[in-house]
Amino acid sequence: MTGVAVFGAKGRMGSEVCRAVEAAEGLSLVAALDVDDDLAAAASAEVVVDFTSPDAVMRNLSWCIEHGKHAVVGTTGFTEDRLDVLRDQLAEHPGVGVLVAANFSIGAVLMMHFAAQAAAFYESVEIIELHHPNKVDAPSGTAAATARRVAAARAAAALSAPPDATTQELAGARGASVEGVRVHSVRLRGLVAHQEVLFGAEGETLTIRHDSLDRASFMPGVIAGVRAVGERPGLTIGIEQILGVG
Ligand SMILES: NC(=O)C1=CN([C@@H]2O[C@H](COP(=O)(O)OP(=O)(O)OC[C@H]3O[C@@H](n4cnc5c(N)ncnc54)[C@H](OP(=O)(O)O)[C@@H]3O)[C@@H](O)[C@H]2O)C=CC1
Ligand SMILES: O=C(O)C1=N[C@H](C(=O)O)C[C@H](O)C1
Repeated sequence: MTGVAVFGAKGRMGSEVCRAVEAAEGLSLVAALDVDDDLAAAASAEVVVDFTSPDAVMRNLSWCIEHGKHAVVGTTGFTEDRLDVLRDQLAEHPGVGVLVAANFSIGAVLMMHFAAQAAAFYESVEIIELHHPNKVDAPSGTAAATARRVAAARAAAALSAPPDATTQELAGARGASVEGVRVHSVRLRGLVAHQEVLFGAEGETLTIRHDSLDRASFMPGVIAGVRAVGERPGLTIGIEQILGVG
């Protein structure tokens, strides 16, 4: 049995993860912790799953790494600087694995993969991400990750900036620029997690869309991550390799 602790256990994702861990063969939920709980209650866990908040996650991960716990992290808000901090901490604890993934749903992983493949072929690209209105971060981690991958593919194909004649703009009307890719964030009651990547060339467009209609969509990826993280010391970004995508 692999002992699993969940941080953020009372949240929308954490509560679903607790149920998924309890239902998974070979996994045992040994701690379900939320804000203000003592992390020491996770002492018997082999793997910690963190779905908390961008403000809390780095402190939680420091505790995990120092205490030799592998971690599966869905919390968003990761920058390159934050990932470098994790790499440095992990270098001092070589047996520990941390998996950080902006999105654990198979469809979102495929959407990002297909977008990276398409990126070299289109002059124009923009991303629209749409989420429930309780989400605290914008743009979403998935949109930021997609934009970075699209930007890398465009750079490799020597594409210049997408055409855009805008010279007069109400602040925010053209969205945020993530490495030169425009990202627009919609927050709407009734939504869960959705994203469109729009590509355009002369006379045609291509839209790649993914919808998470229920948080159950993230659970197979989280459980696969829990099972795999102990065999992957150091930092793993995304679940592509674990799922065999790409
Ligand atoms: N990678 C993926 O596939 C997905 C990632 N996410 C990300 O997961 C994160 C959580 O999302 P969601 O579940 O919707 O958010 P919620 O706000 O519903 O849940 C977060 C929970 O964590 C608690 N919390 C805050 N700080 C701590 C702490 N230091 N220790 C333990 N618990 C803490 C919160 O308590 P309180 O409310 O009292 O502050 C809350 O109960 C977000 O960053 C989101 O973007 C979401 C969906 C999928
Ligand atoms: O907060 C959410 O709900 C989600 N957050 C992640 C993100 O920011 O990309 C993943 C998914 O979009 C749901």
